[in-house]
Amino acid sequence: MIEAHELTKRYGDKTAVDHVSFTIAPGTVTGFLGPNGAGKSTTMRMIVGLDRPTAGTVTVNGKPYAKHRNPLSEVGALLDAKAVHTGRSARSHLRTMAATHNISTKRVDEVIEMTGLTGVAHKRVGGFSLGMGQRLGIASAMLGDPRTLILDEPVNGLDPEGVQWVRQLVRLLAGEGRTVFLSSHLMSEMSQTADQLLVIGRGRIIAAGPVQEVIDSVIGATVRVRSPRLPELARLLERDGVTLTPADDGAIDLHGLTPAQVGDTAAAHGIPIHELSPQKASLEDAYMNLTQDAVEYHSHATAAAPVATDTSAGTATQKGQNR
Ligand SMILES: Nc1ncnc2c1ncn2[C@@H]1O[C@H](COP(=O)(O)OP(=O)(O)OP(=O)(O)O)[C@@H](O)[C@H]1O
Repeated sequence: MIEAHELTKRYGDKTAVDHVSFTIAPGTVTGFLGPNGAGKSTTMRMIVGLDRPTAGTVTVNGKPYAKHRNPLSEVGALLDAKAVHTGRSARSHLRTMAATHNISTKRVDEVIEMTGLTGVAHKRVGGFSLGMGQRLGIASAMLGDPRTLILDEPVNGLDPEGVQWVRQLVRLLAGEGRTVFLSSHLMSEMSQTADQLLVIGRGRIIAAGPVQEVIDSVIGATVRVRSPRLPELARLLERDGVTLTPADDGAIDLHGLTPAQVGDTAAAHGIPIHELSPQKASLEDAYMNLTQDAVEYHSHATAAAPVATDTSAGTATQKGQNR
């Protein structure tokens, strides 16, 4: 369990993390999302005592990280996979870590095996690919068999097999009742891996909760409707907060209404319905909507964000409620 209360970090004039409060529960995978520079790494670094909060507190399993007698068995962290002595072999690096924390060499072999590093454990870390470095970082995080894992961009540089392995590993660890807190910029990956989300923008929490609830709260309910009397039905459903988008083959997508609301209105007016299907928005759609005001570093790419612009009216209201 990780509990932050009014956690704040300032670097000079820059407020990297701004009065952030949250609880990351055991037995779940919680995804930490946010644009570049939003404050994810700083938050994670404060959790493991690498950065000192300017104000506020954060505890892991009830105590500040530094107060734990065996911190590696409480919290395992992958924060900077490159922060390893590059002249050493992977095994030597892990053995040194184990020796200074009273961890057996048997455990070193276990984590090497678990992370698929057996074939390269004798090689110099300096020659490792990004993906191998990530695996070593995860092995280091797992060394103390910790109850809580904090992984900053764990799938960065991994091949598809590696990405899938991380997903299965973190699901397994959460299934054992551990707390898993991980950041990623890969939305599709996050939506498959995380149960809960914490979204940060410009140092503040802008959404938190179960993945589907966060998506629904941002995008709102959307229903696809097909009917031979569609214009008449659309007129009956017109109201504040409801927007309409043309869909395939003459159907329309209604944003801001549930299937029951549409079906009941149609039935009350004897309007035949040929399709009435709830539409699921993706996490990427929700994320782009949520963070559009919180992105500090805009690119000037011509490709449009994959967000239906017609949903923006409904989204703005919902987003306000999340703040
Ligand atoms: N040591 C530091 N000194 C000064 N400013 C810092 C320092 N560390 C972070 N910052 C600033 O704090 C803000 C938050 O940075 P942080 O690295 O936590 O963001 P992030 O969400 O992890 O970003 P990314 O997704 O790009 O890794 C940024 O504006 C960053 O420039």
